[in-house]
Amino acid sequence: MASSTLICDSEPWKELRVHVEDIKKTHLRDLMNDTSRCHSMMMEFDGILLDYSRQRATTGTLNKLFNLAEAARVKEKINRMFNGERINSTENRSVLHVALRAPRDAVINSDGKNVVPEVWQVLDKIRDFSERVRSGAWVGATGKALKDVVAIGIGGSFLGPLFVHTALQTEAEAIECARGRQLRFLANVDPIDIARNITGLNPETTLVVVVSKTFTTAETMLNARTLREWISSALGPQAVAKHMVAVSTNLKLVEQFGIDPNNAFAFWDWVGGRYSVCSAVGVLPLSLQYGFPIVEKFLKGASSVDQHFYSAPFEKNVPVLLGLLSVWNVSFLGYSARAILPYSQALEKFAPHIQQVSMESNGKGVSIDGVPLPYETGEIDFGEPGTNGQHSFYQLIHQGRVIPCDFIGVVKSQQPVYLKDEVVSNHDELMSNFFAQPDALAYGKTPEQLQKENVAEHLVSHKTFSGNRPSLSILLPSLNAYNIGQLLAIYEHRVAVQGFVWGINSFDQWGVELGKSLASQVRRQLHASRKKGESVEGFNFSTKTLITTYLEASADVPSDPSTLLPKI
Ligand SMILES: O=P(O)(O)OC[C@H]1O[C@](O)(CO)[C@@H](O)[C@@H]1O
Repeated sequence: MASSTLICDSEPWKELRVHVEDIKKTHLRDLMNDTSRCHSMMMEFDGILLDYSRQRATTGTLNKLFNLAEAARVKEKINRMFNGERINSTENRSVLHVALRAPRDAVINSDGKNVVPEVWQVLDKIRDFSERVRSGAWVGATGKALKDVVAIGIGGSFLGPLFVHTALQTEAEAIECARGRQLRFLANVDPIDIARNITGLNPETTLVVVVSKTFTTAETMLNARTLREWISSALGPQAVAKHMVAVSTNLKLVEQFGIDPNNAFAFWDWVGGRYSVCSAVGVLPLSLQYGFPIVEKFLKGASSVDQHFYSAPFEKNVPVLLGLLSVWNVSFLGYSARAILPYSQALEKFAPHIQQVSMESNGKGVSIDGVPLPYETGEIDFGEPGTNGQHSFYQLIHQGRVIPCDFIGVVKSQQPVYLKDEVVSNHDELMSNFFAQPDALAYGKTPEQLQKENVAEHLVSHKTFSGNRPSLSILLPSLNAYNIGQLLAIYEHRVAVQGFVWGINSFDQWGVELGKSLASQVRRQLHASRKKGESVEGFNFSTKTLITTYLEASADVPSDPSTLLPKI
């Protein structure tokens, strides 16, 4: 075990703890009255406007947070990441998702070797393959063009690509490029997800992309075997070569599965699963659906933020500011959750993606050196698009617990609607809420205001809003592939900054392993009980009772069934 120096022992951390008492004496209502403070808490980068004036922070707080970043050696850690050092020390890997979207002529080294040429080799292969599929030059086993794609993958091999696909689906240029094509995602091992995904699809015109970094993930591999069966039972086993391709770092297992290695798209162990959307994991399915040029714009948006993150001073660095403010909210103000609230239905899958990026990265209990932490890391991320969320969980955010909110708005709607006799356009209606909610949270409503409005005395406390609830606003110029890439990279780097300050390894995920291995024990038991009638052994009373009840109640499942695929 290496050094046990923790950031909470540093002077800047202690100063921030003391500073909390100063902030407690202020109310956002008053802080918002200070125009020069608000002015200094807004910045613009590459068309994106960031307003963090509704954070419970002053310029003094920011300075103290910059001192904290210095004590945590955040700049040095960013440099080590971009330099390809093995900062994911528990897996002995570098963390180079920035190389996935670097321009062709960039130089980014891992172990002394520039990785950018191999990144572009795979991108070129994707461009070529996706163009052949889209043009009908690559056809299925019966000679028909492959117009539908099912991408099988879970976690990082699913959530990011789904977010980008959902965001592009209603964008004008993307719609044109995707005409006549469908992209679906099969993630859950629940056979219902299989049924939903193959419904209405014809194996003859479907291409299956198996996406798995390890090519061992239980859910993905069972789903892959199931769709292999779906294809071969309809078209014969030889059809698999034409209808299944793979994305993985483990090309040996891809071949063993029966997919032609020529139809495998590689990535590298220096790409973490949840940071892999810019690798073939996302680029292949998205290029099949929208064409490579659109996906290239997405990569360029992410790359623009990468360069900003690497080079901008911390005072003007969007991911750094966001990361430090999140640390302030979690570690000093004690707010353990964060709501991600995009005012765009196209971003409906953004919160679920960031949930994995953030919670799998920063939900840790020990420092990068293995020292148990006396403070909590990570936060509980959740969210829904506005205005839907307003009619669901905002009650709690306004009058219950304090949950810092990220409001994400878009200037130009992907799908504008105007009605002649309406007061505002439909997008203006949406955006009215985007602008109003942060002020409702910040200012609240006092009993005095309610009394002036002649609110009945017995309702005053119910209708009072304490306010002083922090949020930040991000305004994007539009929501095209480029902006989507920017947004992704901002959040990825923000999470890294938080982890760098907390002194943890944000790039491993040992916490997912225990459940997986216990599931293997249960799987063995289910097999033994169903096939050989063995009784349930080796579990505690509760689990044994649950499994036994399940087995008894489903005893009609044949012990040696013939293949059964969903009929829907
Ligand atoms: O791409 P793979 O190897 O199938 O892994 C899928 C996901 O499983 C995890 O390892 C754990 O949930 C994620 O980190 C990863 O994104």
